[in-house]
Amino acid sequence: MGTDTMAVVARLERISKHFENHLVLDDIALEVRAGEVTALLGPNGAGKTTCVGILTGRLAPASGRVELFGLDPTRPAARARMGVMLQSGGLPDVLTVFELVTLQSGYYRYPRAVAATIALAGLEGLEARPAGKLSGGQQRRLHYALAICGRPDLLVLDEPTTGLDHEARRQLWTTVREEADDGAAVLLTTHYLEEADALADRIIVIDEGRIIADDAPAAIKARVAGSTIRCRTALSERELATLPGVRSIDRNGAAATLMVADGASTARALLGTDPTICDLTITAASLEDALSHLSSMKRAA
Ligand SMILES: Nc1ncnc2c1ncn2[C@@H]1O[C@H](COP(=O)(O)OP(=O)(O)OP(=O)(O)O)[C@@H](O)[C@H]1O
Repeated sequence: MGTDTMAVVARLERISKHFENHLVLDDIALEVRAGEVTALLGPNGAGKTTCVGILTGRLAPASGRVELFGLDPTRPAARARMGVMLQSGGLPDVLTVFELVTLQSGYYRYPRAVAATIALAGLEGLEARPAGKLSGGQQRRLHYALAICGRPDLLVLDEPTTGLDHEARRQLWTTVREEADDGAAVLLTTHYLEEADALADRIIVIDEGRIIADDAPAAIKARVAGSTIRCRTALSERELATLPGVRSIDRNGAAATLMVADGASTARALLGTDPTICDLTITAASLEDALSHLSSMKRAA
């Protein structure tokens, strides 16, 4: 299905939000579409959880418009179609995994079978364990189970894989992908570039309350296709900036990281200009490099 024909299930338009005098979201617009995994990617404090809070009706924006299934997100008819996994959320310690999933499933019109939910969340064998006696990673999986048990049309996952080991993280990616392939809209927040790259159809990069990119993972990488040069050099930032093909410079003492168009030609110029240069490496730009480049372009603008 092409992007244009995919149904928009949630939308933020021109959203701003302050906490006290601090502007946390500045004119945010985004859409979440059925059948797609959308990753909201950004560093600590960027505004990801605040976005999710506004989209799910838990927080009110200072200005702008929010739509969830065409309705105000505080309307029960809209909320009933959504499953949410927050970063933290208390679980009653004494109820078991089976009891909690059964209870939560009862709130939905068309829930999955409890055993199916438990299997999808990787909680088989733990059905009789009280929530208070689960490990941190198992509690995250229980939160995931509670988010998906109602077969939601929109699944919102706030940093779902934090605290999960490698294997559990990969398992969760697989089931999240299946939810989207079955037609659900998925919005997840993450710090992990690897997660956004592996899982998302679309990555929205948020930094200091502003969206600095919104595109397919490959397109984000292509915008800054090129190489990263790392080295220790005596050249000043100004001297480095005059080398051919340099797009951005990150300097930390003698260590320098350069985003460049063509690694080999810049490296030749670098070697010719600074005979004391050492520890020089050239690598293809990673998504992480791409994002730090996008952030620095935004700050320079
Ligand atoms: N209730 C609140 N009162 C005051 N400031 C808040 C409140 N909630 C969040 N903030 C501030 O808003 C900013 C954005 O927070 P938010 O939780 O949305 O970031 P985030 O991108 O989800 O970060 P993280 O990756 O660390 O979870 C931060 O500076 C945070 O300190």
